[in-house]
Formats: sequence, structure tokens, C-alpha cells
Amino acid sequence: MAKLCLALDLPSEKAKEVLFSLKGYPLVIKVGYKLFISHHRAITDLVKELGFELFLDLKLHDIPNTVKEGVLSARDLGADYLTLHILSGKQALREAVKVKGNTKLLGVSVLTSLTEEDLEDLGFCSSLEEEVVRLVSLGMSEGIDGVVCSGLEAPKIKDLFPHAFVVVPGVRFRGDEVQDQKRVLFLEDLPKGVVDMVVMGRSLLENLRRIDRALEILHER
Ligand SMILES: O=c1ccn([C@@H]2O[C@H](COP(=O)(O)O)[C@@H](O)[C@H]2O)c(=O)[nH]1
Repeated sequence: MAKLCLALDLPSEKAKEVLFSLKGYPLVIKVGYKLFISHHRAITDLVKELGFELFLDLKLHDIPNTVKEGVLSARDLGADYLTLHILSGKQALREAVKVKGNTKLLGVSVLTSLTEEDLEDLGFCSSLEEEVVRLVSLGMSEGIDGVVCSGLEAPKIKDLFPHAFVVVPGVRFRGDEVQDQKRVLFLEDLPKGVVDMVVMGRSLLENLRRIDRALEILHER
């Protein structure tokens, strides 16, 4: 069964309230810019103390030494998962892998908010799927643990890289607003045996009772 990750993109007081209310749920909690930049250890320690797995979504994108130092700091915080951009390049990925310890490194391929047209604007020449495959191939050959891609590319990625831990954000319940996400997977259409972790933020945060429904759907697969 795929894990369910809650993207805790909330102000700190609300985030703490949500964490306490979800104690005991089998969830991975994703801490991103909104909370981490202002509250760092206060929030990551609480996630761990309450027994959740900690996903630090900092999408490191920098020179090799800076990425390495970032990975070391995330490891000190007890991060179970950490994101970094595969576009940081081979050497940065290599340095990150050397020091990752028990932290799973997840390489971001192409953000789920981007389209083919966006990639063209950025000067990429291949198709979006080709770009995702190329980046994932590079990341996996450098020894990262898994990748972040959309649900549209996930079946291909799992097929080509069966050992990759495949993480899919941009997930909604059928009928929900997709907001700024462009390559969206509806949870009800989740393919079997392809995705290792589903990331959902706003669709769950608008009503926490929807977490039960998400877990039920994941159980059925
Ligand atoms: O390609 C990516 C990488 C990361 N994210 C993050 O996932 C959540 C999605 O939130 P929703 O509210 O469910 O849209 C958010 O924290 C992003 O930073 C992503 O969406 N796409």
C-alpha cells in the first residue's frame, strides 16, 4: 500500500493543532518552506515526537558542497525523507548520497505545476516525459533512493526503475479544484503497485476527515 503524506502547508499554530489531532494516524508529515523557514526545529521535533515520519521538502538545488551540508543538517533533524533537485547535477547528488545516513533522498524531476509549454519556455527541447525519464535515470544512477514525479509519469518510471521509491504530489480527489497543479492524479485513479507515497496538501487540509477517505482508497489498492 502506498504511504499517505500530508503536506503541512499551514501557519505554525494551526500546524501544531493539526499534528496533535492526527496523533496515531499512519501518516508521513511533509514540512516545506512555509513552516520550516520560520519554525524549523520547533516543528520538525514535534513531528518526530508525535511519532510521524518526517519528510523535509526543501528541494535542495545548489553547488555540491552546499547540498552536502544541507543533507547533513537534515539528517541531524532526523528527516526520514529529504528532497533535492536532480538538476543540481551529478556531483551534488554524489556528495548527498555519501552523507545521507538513514535519510531517504528523493530527487525532484519536473515539478507537477509545470506543463510541456513551461519546459519549452525554459529551453528544454525534449518532451516532458522524456525529461522526467532522463532526470530520474541520472538520479538513480547516482544512488538516490527515489524520485518525485507526477502521477502521469509514475507508471513509466516504476516500470523502468522498479527500485525507485516513487513519490507523487499533485493529487486530488475527483471533483476537487486542482489550483496551481497542472499534472494531476485523482486519488480514485491511482494505479496499483506504482506509487510508494502519495502527497496531498490542500485537499486534506480543507477538511481533515478526508484523511480517512484517502487512507481507505489507498488500502483498496
Ligand atoms: O513536483 C512537486 C513537488 C512538490 N510538491 C509539493 O507537494 C505539495 C502539494 O500540495 P497540494 O496542496 O496537494 O497541491 C506542496 O507542498 C508542494 O510544495 C508539489 O506539489 N509538486
